[in-house]
Amino acid sequence: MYLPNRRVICGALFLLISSIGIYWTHMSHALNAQAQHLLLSDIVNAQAKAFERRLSQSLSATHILALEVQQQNGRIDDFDHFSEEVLRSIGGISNLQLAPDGIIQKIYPLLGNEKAIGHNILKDDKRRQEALSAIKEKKLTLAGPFKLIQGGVAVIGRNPVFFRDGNKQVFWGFTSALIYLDDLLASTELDLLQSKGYRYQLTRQSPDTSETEVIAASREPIVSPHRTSTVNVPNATWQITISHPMEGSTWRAALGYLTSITIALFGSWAMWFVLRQPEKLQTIVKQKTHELEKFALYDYLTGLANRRLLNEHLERVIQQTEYCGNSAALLSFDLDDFKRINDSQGHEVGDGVLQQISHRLNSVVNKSDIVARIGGDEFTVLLSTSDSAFDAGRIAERLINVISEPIFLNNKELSVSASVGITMIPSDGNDVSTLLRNADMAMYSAKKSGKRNYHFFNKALQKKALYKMSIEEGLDTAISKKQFVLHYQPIFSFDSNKLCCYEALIRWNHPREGLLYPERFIGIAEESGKIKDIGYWVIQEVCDVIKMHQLHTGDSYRVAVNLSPRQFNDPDLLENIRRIILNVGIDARSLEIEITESTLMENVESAIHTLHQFKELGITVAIDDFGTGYSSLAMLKRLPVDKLKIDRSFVKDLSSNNSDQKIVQALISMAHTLQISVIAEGIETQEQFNLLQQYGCDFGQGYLFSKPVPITELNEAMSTVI
Ligand SMILES: Nc1nc2c(ncn2[C@@H]2O[C@@H]3COP(=O)(O)O[C@H]4[C@@H](O)[C@H](n5cnc6c(=O)[nH]c(N)nc65)O[C@@H]4COP(=O)(O)O[C@H]3[C@H]2O)c(=O)[nH]1
Repeated sequence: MYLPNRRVICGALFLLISSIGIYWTHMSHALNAQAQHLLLSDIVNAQAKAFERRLSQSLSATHILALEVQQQNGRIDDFDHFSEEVLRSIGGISNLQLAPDGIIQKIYPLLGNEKAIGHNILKDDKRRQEALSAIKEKKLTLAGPFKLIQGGVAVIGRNPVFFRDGNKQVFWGFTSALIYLDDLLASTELDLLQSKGYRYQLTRQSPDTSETEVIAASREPIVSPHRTSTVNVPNATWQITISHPMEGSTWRAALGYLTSITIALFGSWAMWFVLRQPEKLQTIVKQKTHELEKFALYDYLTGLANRRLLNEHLERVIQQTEYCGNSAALLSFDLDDFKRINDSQGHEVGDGVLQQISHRLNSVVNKSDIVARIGGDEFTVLLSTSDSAFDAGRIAERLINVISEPIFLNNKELSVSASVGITMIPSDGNDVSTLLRNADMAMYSAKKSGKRNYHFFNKALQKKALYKMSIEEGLDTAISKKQFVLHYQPIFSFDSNKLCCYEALIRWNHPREGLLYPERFIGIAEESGKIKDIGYWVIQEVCDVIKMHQLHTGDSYRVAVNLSPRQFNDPDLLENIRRIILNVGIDARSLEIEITESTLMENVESAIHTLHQFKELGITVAIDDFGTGYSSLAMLKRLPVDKLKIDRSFVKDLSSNNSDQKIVQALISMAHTLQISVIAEGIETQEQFNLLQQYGCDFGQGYLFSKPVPITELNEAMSTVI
């Protein structure tokens, strides 16, 4: 759906609101003005009518006078009395005059008007024009306003009187009524209106100049809006104009326009704000998506690519090599001593090491190459173009070198190393999982041949790996299919000159391979974690055998079992063994466990703790393969063990090798000092036996006494023992 741009919407809203506001302001202003005009029209018409009424009433006196003059043939004998009567019945007239031939001869009341007697109107420049016009038109004419000789401003209504002389009309003179302007104006409400703020102006067109003359006006001048009305006066046109300033109307209109624009601005701003919310949300969503993508594709600790991103690039590089015919390389490695650093220095230091190493790795490769962290201390480098295995090897060397450089953290100098496995693309494989597996295989091969090494993947490794895979698969069902068996090898006591106990050694009746010895599958079981189940199966089996032996013979022999490193580190180990012993119902002292020296050295403190618990349970503890794990005498002192087994390698050449003799002698005396018994394993010859007896060795184990045999052959084996 098309959504107009935010600016367009807000702009349109602004225009709409401001237009409505401006239109409304304009309309209310116009309506106000219209109402004002109507009011002014009403007022001005009313005033004009009042003025006209008053004037016409007053001027009717001239007609009465004229009639009287005509009836009395040009004479009014009792002018004063007659005029007094007229003035009383018709108000608003100042005086009445008779002016035969245009010369004023009679005035009532005379008092105060004496100066006007004898005045010839037809010879007065200011009045002649109107007077002549009245005679000419034979109509009552309103003259003035004039400043009167006797004082004041007045208008005069002059009614020309004619007598019939045959067919002719003969002008007799004028009957006039003088009306003071003030009296006329008093008949209107103009003064009252002025007091209410109205302004007015009474004008007429001058008969002489045709110009507009102002007859009367308010103190303040006329302004807009104003309305004018015509006042019909005899033989002339007067006009009244009235105005009333519309105070504040301009300001009100301006305020209205301003308010409209302000509201429009506010409204469009509010709309802008509202419309921005989804945009803001979108931005946040984009940002978070970007962060999530980063999380999904990059390692949070080192900022290197993670497994997912590596896989994506690897797929692209595979396609590219297929398309362009070039080659690439995948290098895999982990840090040889990282676990030791993590355990001894803490995880923060471990993290610091990973960060520094990551930084260094980036400096070795090109920008187009990918360095990825795909596990705790596992790294992979994808060289997107590598012309030859030689080039890849050179990069591997440089990687090994930068990793081996000392690391300074927390005022400590640390060092790690790496062995690198390399697989070439596409010659070694053209899919992601194969290539990753190849590189891993090559890495393990490199590790085996010593630290700081690199190996290329080859077909032999692949064969080995395939074999490993098939063994691993077989291990899954070996227990349930009862394919494991235990062989027992007797242990000879030099003290009692008798066999005293046995070591249980596992074998696998493999359906295709036949009887497999531990060295073929124990390592693989250890790597895959399946060793734990196998280990508990062995303990259960041994405990059952001890129990059966007890039941049959009444004797209780001790049997030793091997514990793998992974099983030894199982947090449930003690609990599981205790449960098996209790369930089977044997004496814990009948069970002996053998742990290799190197397993104990992995985490000495935890090992000491576990061994103490074994001792508390009553289980005998022996250190296996002693002499190969570099444990010091001081360390041995701290380990709560009962026995140590001198590794077969020291026994093998004992008769001929002087230094082995010295080592074995030293080991035996050292162990005895610590009240630890010694077993020598791999005794095959009488010479070895004699020497060990001579050195004071406590126990012996080897083909000289018996090979490991199935339980069914045990009695026979024992009977052949010397
Ligand atoms: N050449 C020679 N060899 C002798 C002689 N006397 C004994 N041996 C062999 O030496 C090995 C002694 O066991 P180990 O050192 O614990 O070494 C064991 C032990 O580490 C491991 N292993 C065996 N059974 C188990 C098991 O049930 N669990 C675990 N975790 N490891 C086991 O496999 C290793 C190898 O076991 P095996 O092949 O049975 O090999 C056995 C035994 O057959 C001798 O006079 N000459």
